[in-house]
Amino acid sequence: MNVASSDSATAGPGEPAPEEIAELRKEIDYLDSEILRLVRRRIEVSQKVGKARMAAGGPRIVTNREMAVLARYRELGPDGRELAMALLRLGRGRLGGERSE
Ligand SMILES: C=C(O[C@@H]1C=C(C(=O)O)C=C[C@H]1O)C(=O)O
Repeated sequence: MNVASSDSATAGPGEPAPEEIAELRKEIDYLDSEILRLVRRRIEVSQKVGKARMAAGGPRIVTNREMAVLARYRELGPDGRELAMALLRLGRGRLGGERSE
C-alpha cells in the first residue's frame, strides 16, 4: 500500500497512521534543514583548514584524512561513499580546482 497516495486508507499493523505520517514528514523536513546547516558548516571548516594548510605551503589534499572520511561513511555502503565524496568535493570548492559547469 502506498501511503503517499492513499491517506484515507486504514493503516495496517505497524504502519503509521495518516496523522503520524504528517508528523514524520515534519521530522524529515527538520532533519533536512539540520543536515544542510551541518553540511554548510562542514564546508566552512574544511575550507578554513585547507586555506591555512596551503598558505603554509602544504598540500591541497591530505589523502589519509580523506581516506578516514570515506571509511566513516562506509557503513552506508556505496551511497555512503558517494555522500563522503560529495562532502569532500564541497569542502574543496574552488580550492580543489573544481570547474563551474
Ligand atoms: C579539512 C582538511 O582539508 C582537506 C579536506 C578534508 C575534509 O573535508 O574532510 C580532509 C582532508 C583534506 O584533503 C584537512 O586537512 O583536515
